[in-house]
Amino acid sequence: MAAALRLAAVARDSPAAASRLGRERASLCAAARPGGQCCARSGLVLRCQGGAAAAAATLKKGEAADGVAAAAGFTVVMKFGGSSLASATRMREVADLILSFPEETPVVVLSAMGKTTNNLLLAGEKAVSCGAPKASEIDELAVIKELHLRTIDELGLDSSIVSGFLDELEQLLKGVAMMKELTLRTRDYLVSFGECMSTRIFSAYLNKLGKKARQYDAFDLGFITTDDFTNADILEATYPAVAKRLHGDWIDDPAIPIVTGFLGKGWKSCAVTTLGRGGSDLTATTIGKALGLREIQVWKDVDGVLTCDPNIYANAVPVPYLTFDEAAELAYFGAQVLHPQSMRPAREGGIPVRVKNSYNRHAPGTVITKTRDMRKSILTSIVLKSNITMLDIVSTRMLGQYGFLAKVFSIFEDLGISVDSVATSEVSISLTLDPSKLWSRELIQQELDHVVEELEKIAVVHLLQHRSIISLIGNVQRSSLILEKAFNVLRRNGVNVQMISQGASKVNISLVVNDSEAKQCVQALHSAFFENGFLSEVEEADLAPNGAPVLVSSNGAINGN
Ligand SMILES: Nc1ncnc2c1ncn2[C@@H]1O[C@H](COP(=O)(O)OP(=O)(O)O)[C@@H](O)[C@H]1O
Ligand SMILES: N[C@@H](CC(=O)OP(=O)(O)O)C(=O)O
Repeated sequence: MAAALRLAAVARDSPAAASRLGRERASLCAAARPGGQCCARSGLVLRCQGGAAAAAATLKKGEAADGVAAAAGFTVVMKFGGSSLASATRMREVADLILSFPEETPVVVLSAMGKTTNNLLLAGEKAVSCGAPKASEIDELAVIKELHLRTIDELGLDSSIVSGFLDELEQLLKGVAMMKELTLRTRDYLVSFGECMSTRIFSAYLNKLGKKARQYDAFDLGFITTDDFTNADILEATYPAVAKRLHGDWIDDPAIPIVTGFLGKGWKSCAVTTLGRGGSDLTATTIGKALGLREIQVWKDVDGVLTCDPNIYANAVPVPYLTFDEAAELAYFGAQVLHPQSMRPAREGGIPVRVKNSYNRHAPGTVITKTRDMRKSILTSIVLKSNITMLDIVSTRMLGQYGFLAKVFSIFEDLGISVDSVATSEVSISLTLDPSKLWSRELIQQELDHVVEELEKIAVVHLLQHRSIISLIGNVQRSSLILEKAFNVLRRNGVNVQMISQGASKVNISLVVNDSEAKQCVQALHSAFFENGFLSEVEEADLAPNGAPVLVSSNGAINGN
């Protein structure tokens, strides 16, 4: 245990040192984990036996990961989200889909069934104020029970697979009701029931079909995270720990791993953590990197990443190819389809991510890789993030230019508030604030008032709420063309842009407009860029007279070929 915690501590501060220490500890840890079981679920805290972090690692990063995948025969990760697992029928279809790839040996990552995570959160919120005697009667608890028991029944499985969880869930809600509080730590424990149940049901079903499967809770498998409940970060020690465990179990007794998405274990608290909403995508890419797999597949309810959110505009169409940078930017700026951090492990491991539709398995989907041919690329996707707050901060010139910028950003750092987009001049800064502070909680009025109060010590501040960021994800080497077209569209629609920011990422131009105009802007921009032959017209115009493509070099210079 001491070894575990020491390694976890080092892992946070210095992943490289942790990896070194992990190798030194390998034999010790192996001895400390009888039966290879590193942790057991025990109420809110997971007991550490030898420590998942410590266990980390006999294996050298990268090279070992490849060896592990090859030895164990794993080829792909297949992640299925809640929308793919909404009912017994859907579970059958997902099982059928997995079995339709007999040439693959997948690691399967699952989210909670359908809307279970939302229902668990709502049940928790209600429990805070309903009083202990009423906790058993919370509607969402009934919905969760009914869904899971019906699914078990329809799949012909034994209700004991989930009955213990459902009883414990009810007890937990009673506990919340008695305490009249729902801490972030308890919230994470509460929502973990969703993934814990879906994976157990699915694993039992595959076994019933004669396909040997083994269920894993990510917090027992080696997912070590920071203790930032509701929005934890995965620590480096996770990779070798996960690889070692999956590899070892496969060698002992081959079975398809069915892993809970979204969950981890806090390195200090040893409690269940979650990776932020939609975090199962990150679980999948982490496993992909840990095992050095050929491909990471994330199966959704749409035909891939689309040119815009289909809920905003039904004419959205799939984007066939994206780079990791484009996908990360798209996710960060609000496209719900991918978790904002999920591209990092895939990029680091150089593993392609394929976004596919579990309802339409033959659609090609979107392939996300490190690089792609950008010669013809102009605009890839339009993303909308609504309800953001914008601040206009004009220096009172009490500080010099450098001092001013530094002071402004140190205020945000001290208050733990993340900034999305920034535009600066010598004495003024316009910036937008992430309303959900990276998914975890709403930025409340009190916090905003506090920011303004601090900033007013050095500047005149205007707080502008109910704004939206429209992000144009594309080839910023063609920014003049994109902006010319975009501003034409916006002018025709009578929309004034209140801030514009072209990030160093080279894939994103952000425009801030009023919330009330935002959806209409996205629709108009989508029509202009994607539906009127504009992109193909530009492509044709870009062809040199002899028909050879014009090459755009990395510094943006255009060379005829
Ligand atoms: N640009 C986009 N491309 C595809 N889907 C998007 C986009 N923006 C938002 N979405 C939404 O994301 C949903 C898929 O993501 P998500 O619900 O997290 O899937 P899952 O639960 O299966 O992992 C789609 O149903 C769609 O409504
Ligand atoms: N169940 C979690 C984690 C997740 O990734 O879900 P999904 O894959 O359905 O977006 C959530 O709803 O946030």
